[in-house]
Amino acid sequence: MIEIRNLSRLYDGLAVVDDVSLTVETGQLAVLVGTSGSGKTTLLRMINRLVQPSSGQVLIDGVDTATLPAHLLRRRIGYAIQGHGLFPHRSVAQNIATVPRLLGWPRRQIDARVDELLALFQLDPAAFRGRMPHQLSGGQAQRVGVARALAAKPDLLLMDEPFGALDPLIRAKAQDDLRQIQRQLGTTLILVTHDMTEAVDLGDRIAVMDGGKLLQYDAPARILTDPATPFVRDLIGTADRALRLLSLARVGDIAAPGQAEGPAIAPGASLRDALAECLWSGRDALPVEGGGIVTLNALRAKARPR
Ligand SMILES: Nc1ncnc2c1ncn2[C@@H]1O[C@H](COP(=O)(O)OP(=O)(O)OP(=O)(O)O)[C@@H](O)[C@H]1O
Repeated sequence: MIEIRNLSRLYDGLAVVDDVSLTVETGQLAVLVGTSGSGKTTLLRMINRLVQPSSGQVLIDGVDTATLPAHLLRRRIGYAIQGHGLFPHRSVAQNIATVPRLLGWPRRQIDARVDELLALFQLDPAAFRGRMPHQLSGGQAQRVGVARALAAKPDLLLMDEPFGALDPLIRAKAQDDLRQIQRQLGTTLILVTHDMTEAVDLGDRIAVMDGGKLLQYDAPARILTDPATPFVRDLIGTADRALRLLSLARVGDIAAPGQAEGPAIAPGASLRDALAECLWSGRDALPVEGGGIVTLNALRAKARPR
């Protein structure tokens, strides 16, 4: 569990992070969103002490991080940034192996971990192990950057716009992969993004920042249906909020008994996908694979705040 308590950072007397407190439970994914310059990156970097807090505390599982040497703290915390930040003169394998090597893992264990992560991110180990960063596409480099952050199996992973440079298809895939890996490993993850869709799709909790202050910290559905301030409401975008709300729930959650015509939809599909399919095929109800139906009326009811 990460507890951020009254954390502030001043530059030239001005607070760029201003008395922020929030808790991220173990295994949760928290997303920091906000306008440019609102203090997201500074907040993130105070967690691994790349930036020294001016005041306040960060506790990891109850331990005040100020009591730990910064370099040891950073070995325990994975960190991935936009543009990947790979060491240009080290191979892909050497980049991924950075922290395990610092931690003194045996050679064989490091090699196995490198190959395991490359395979996980769908980069053929035989082809990519020995490549240099300049021999990678932007998307491949970004995946290697995330693999490097995960290499030493950190309990906590910090990510600053990790998917910023990816094209939409690879981005969606990388988000899916990240969510799956994070659930599988039980990693606690704090991610900065500009993309509200990414925040709603990935976050267990969303923290909205403006001018260094934390305006709201809540589950995505609460942020969408009950924004704390007009700024939060505007940031989420009123035009898309019904669809974003639908993207949070699965067809299987609202499937009801009944019969419907046409191709069936998977129970794991989002309600947003179901709505799109209803509109596209002109149907008022869709059969659900494995039984039951989902109706346009049920979708409509789910697209509104309660
Ligand atoms: N080392 C520094 N010295 C002085 N000011 C700084 C320093 N680092 C950050 N700032 C200022 O702090 C504010 C917050 O910056 P930060 O990078 O945390 O914002 P952000 O929300 O991550 O922005 P973006 O979305 O554009 O990346 C900005 O106004 C920035 O200019």
